[in-house]
Amino acid sequence: MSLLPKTVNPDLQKERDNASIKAEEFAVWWHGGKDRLKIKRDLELHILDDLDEDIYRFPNLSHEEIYNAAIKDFIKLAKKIQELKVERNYDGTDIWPSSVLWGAMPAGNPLAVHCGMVIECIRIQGTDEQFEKFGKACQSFSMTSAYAQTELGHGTFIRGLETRADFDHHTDEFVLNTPTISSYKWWPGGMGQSANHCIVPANLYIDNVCKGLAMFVVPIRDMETHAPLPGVDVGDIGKRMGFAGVNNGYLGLKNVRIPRTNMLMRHSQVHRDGTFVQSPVSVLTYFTMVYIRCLIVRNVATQLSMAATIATRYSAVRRQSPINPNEPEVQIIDHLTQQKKLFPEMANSIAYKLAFTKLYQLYETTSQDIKHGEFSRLPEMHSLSCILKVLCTSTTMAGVDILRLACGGHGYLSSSNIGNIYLDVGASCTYEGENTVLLLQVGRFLMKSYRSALAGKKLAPTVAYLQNAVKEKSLCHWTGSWEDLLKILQIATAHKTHITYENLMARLKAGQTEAEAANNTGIELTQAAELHGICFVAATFLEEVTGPHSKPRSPALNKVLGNLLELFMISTVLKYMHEVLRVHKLSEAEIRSLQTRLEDSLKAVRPDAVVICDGFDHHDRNLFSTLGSYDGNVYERIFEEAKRCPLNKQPVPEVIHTHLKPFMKSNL
Ligand SMILES: CCCCCCCCCCCCCCCCCC(=O)SCCNC(=O)CCNC(=O)[C@H](O)C(C)(C)COP(=O)(O)OP(=O)(O)OC[C@H]1O[C@@H](n2cnc3c(N)ncnc32)[C@H](O)[C@@H]1OP(=O)(O)O
Ligand SMILES: Cc1cc2nc3c(=O)[nH]c(=O)nc-3n(C[C@H](O)[C@H](O)[C@H](O)COP(=O)(O)OP(=O)(O)OC[C@H]3O[C@@H](n4cnc5c(N)ncnc54)[C@H](O)[C@@H]3O)c2cc1C
Repeated sequence: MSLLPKTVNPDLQKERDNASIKAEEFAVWWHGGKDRLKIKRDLELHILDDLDEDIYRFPNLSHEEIYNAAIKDFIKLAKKIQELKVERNYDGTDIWPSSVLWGAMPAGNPLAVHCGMVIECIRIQGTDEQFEKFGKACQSFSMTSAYAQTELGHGTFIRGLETRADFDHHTDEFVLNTPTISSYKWWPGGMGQSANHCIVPANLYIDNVCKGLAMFVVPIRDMETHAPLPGVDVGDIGKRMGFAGVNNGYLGLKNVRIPRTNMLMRHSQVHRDGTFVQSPVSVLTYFTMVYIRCLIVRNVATQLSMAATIATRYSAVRRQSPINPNEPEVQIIDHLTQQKKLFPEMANSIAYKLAFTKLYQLYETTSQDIKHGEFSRLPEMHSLSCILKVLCTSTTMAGVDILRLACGGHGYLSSSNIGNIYLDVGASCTYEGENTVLLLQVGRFLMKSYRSALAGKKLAPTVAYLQNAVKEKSLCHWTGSWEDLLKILQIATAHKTHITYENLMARLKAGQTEAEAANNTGIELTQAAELHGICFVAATFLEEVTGPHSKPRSPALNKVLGNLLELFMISTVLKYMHEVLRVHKLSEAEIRSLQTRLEDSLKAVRPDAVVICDGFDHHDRNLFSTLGSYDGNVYERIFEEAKRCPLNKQPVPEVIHTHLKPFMKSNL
């Protein structure tokens, strides 16, 4: 019998009753309007409400059982999406990689890469005819696929990939081979057992001359029997830290033949006579990665808001330690240090979501440009998607762990679901470009931009601030306004960029090659890149709160968003104070006033913390957390989960009779 009360925990209810805004108002803003919120909720209702709760208890299953369950869950979900005929998420992005579906696939989706990446890859890299043939087959699931780029020996250094595709003039085919153990494809999601095709990036050879990387649609399993095709060695790579149901796989290819027309040929082509037509811009092959990096930003912003919701609701329900010795124990959310764990992460998730919206607009514009043969925005797009992917994943990983710690011992329970979120976010620091490597790409872009700034050339919009900062070495007058806080971060970034540039130049002057000098300047390049990302996020948040968007919002909501912005700005400037002090000598009194503002901003957010999290509008089944449910009945849920633990099914497990008792007896 369920122990769960039908009522909401009174402490949580009190928080909702006493807040300065209604959660609904925040939810409408967060989701971009009433209509969009309705689309999201209707979807969730259709997808999540009738699910069997046992699917959330996958940690109790074996690797194989989890995979079997994940496939079955995926099919249920796919059928629902097909019935609904929805293609787009509420925010206009593709439906499949969206968080609305996460609750239906708690162990991960063995066809996530198929749905979220391959279809877009075929759209970006393939011709319209190829999309008609392969893309549509993927959309209808008559073909299942994986994106098989990474190899056992190379993930980061794509130019080092060893898989080769040789053009055979006689048969009009490509012959694919992974000639060494290190060239085996390794890691692709869904490739183990789920996919019957792969997108294989490989080096294209014509008459034994390498033409660079191209992408090939390679059938790997029989369409009828699903058995591996001749020359194909495929399987699951074994248990990962997380991603339990995602079926990451390995793939070896030995003389596997595919028709010439299976090379994705939107940007570069091989004709029947073997003529090779080069892509107008070689890095277009990397554009699918740009798309996924953008989506990762949105995903981790959502995951951070989920962890913040769990920890904040729990902190409102849990009472421990009085503040004044003779008074009752307080809700732990009233301890100031607890607020310092919770609220900055809440503000970060908002900042990252806003940054995503801007990033995605740039992505859409750049995609349109590419269609019209215009590529000038690519370097900025690449750099921005890299830095936001890195900044948001790495700080979210750290933030989710802070939120886990904020839940004390119970945060460590698998049923809190924070561990699962942490492992998912942790993977995103590595996949789609390892974070340090992407920081170095951004550092390289900053060096180029700085050189242009010195030469007085026009810079791309997102680095335009470097131009002023080249001249303006410090703030003339410090008022401590939000605008000042942003300005000081920008000047600090420009300074960091400047000294990194100088150190790079000095190394070149001393005779180091460009590559050696870049390697030896790597630490500063990554630091400058991180600061650049912070500036973009801070500028976007500031614009949302103070710009024209604030006009239609109620004063109460604007106040709440202002409190969150204040917290974000102050926390950020304090975090990077060592860089700020290099460009502006803040006095002791000015630094003290920032500390006071930090404390005040925590107190200002406090009354609305629960409703802000309610406004993130996470369905209980998406959170699936004993600590974070809407009703706040935490202890009852923890208790019920413990009772469900498979070990508790029998009073004395078999192993006690077979091993422990005899051992104990032998020691009598
Ligand atoms: C169920 C889970 C749910 C989670 C949800 C996640 C989201 C939803 C999506 C669906 C589910 C997905 C699940 C996870 C999927 C993971 C899939 C993977 O990891 S797939 C595997 C992912 N693997 C990786 O991400 C590998 C990472 N490695 C790389 O990207 C590259 O090798 C490199 C960039 C590091 C270097 O490349 P290299 O060729 O050595 O280049 P150089 O350095 O010599 O620079 C030359 C010039 O090129 C320029 N440029 C470079 N890139 C771009 C670009 N994209 N554009 C434009 N330009 C670019 C660069 O700026 C430079 O310009 P310039 O200065 O000369 O003007
Ligand atoms: C959960 C998960 C899912 C994945 N899914 C897919 C998929 O669907 N398809 C696919 O193709 N791949 C997939 N991958 C692979 C993933 O894209 C790669 O692991 C990732 O790109 C990192 O490459 P790597 O493993 O070669 O790391 P490495 O590059 O070997 O990184 C190891 C260390 O070396 C450092 N390093 C490497 N190069 C440099 C450099 N130039 N400068 C400074 N430091 C450097 C890194 O910073 C890091 O600290 C997945 C990985 C994971 C974990």
